[in-house]
Amino acid sequence: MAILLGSIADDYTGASDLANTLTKNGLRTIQTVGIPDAAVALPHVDAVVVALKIRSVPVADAVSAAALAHQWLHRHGAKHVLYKICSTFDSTDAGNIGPVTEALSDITEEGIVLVTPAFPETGRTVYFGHLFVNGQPLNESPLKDHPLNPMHDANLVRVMARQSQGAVGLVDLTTVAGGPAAVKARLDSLRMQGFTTAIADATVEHDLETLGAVAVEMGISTGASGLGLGLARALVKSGQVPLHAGTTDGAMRPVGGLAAIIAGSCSSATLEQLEIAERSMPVLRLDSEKLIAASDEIAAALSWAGEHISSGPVAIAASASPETVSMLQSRYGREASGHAIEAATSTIAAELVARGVRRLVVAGGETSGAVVDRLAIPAFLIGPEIAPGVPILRTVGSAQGDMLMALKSGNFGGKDFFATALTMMR
Ligand SMILES: Nc1ncnc2c1ncn2[C@@H]1O[C@H](COP(=O)(O)OP(=O)(O)OP(=O)(O)O)[C@@H](O)[C@H]1O
Ligand SMILES: O=C(O)[C@@H](O)C(=O)CO
Repeated sequence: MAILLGSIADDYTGASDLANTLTKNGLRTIQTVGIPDAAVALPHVDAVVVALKIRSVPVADAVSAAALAHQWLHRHGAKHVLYKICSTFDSTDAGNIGPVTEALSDITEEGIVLVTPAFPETGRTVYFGHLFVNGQPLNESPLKDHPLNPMHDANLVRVMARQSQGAVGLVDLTTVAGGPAAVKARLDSLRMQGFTTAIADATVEHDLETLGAVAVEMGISTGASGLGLGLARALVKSGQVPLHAGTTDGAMRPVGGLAAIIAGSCSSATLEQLEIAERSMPVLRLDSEKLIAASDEIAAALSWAGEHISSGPVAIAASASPETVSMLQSRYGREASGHAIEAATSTIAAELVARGVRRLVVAGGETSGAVVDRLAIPAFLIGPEIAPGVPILRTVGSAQGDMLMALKSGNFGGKDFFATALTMMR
């Protein structure tokens, strides 16, 4: 299998977001969970998105996992590799966006790497290096309360500099408006001055087409789905790959079985979506303190699901308000409480699948990672889009047989996301 474009995604929902964008923009794409096992038969594709779980792990682990994924992608023909990060730049001052970008740059001897999380379709824009989320500066948006990576600085040049060894420059919007030649000249000038990464402004898709046209000529780039759009369109425009319309063949064949939602995201979008879901389906709110204390909360949730699921989809949520989350974190620690809840939600998901669930929606990046790992799913075909950034996925090579899934990034999807997703998965 020779591919043109590779991506290393720092979480699983982000990977499906990017795979959706690449598919929509003409590339046949598959999402693998980690480096694919040679035994798993993958279809012929133009792009492979390797989903890793390296957003909130120690820097050294993130760097070595990304380097191995890069090696695999390069060996399979990828001329360009996009390191897919979150469109809200989720990370801490200790990493991992800076260190992974620098490590990949060293491997490809890039000199300078273009970085932008802009994704205008979901309201993420970058202006003078500052990230806005639906018009609010990042540090005033709901991301300031993120359970794992609270974001307190909208100036990405500063954020990236705190995570990087090298100097971080800016490609501002006026330069981007000047087209690919102006961006290339700016990158050359920054490189000569010793900068090793550059945050690029982008507020509309045309800016990302410009950035994609420049990035595709380089070995690596760092960004969110917006940059993926730019790269895909550049590849199609250059004639390197014919435009493939639509989703992967066979991705939507019915799978039958029961349907469920598991939510571990505490984003304001997910909290609102759960409230709306409560009007049309049974929703169980887990007691997070009991989950952490390892009492019988999991067994109680499964028994509740058993009572309702044969009549229609059910939702089970650990999601809680920022106040509840911070209370729990101050008592048990940020990472410990997050991991304990991920372990519990993924156990519940696996038990539901063992009881016949074949259509499963998961809300939250870390939560999705825990669930997909628990189910040991090797790869996904990309189906139609439910909402910007969230496609329907069809499992490939999973022991449970084929399932339809959706992995929703915390902040994505409209108010009625859950009902829409389940209707499309029928
Ligand atoms: N009630 C709770 N109290 C404390 N932490 C919780 C609670 N419920 C869920 N969590 C944890 O909060 C974290 C939510 O992160 P997750 O990545 O799943 O969602 P998200 O951040 O909204 O999504 P994304 O990363 O896609 O934006 C997980 O580690 C989850 O286990
Ligand atoms: O880029 C985004 O916002 C998402 O794909 C994501 O990575 C959230 O986890």
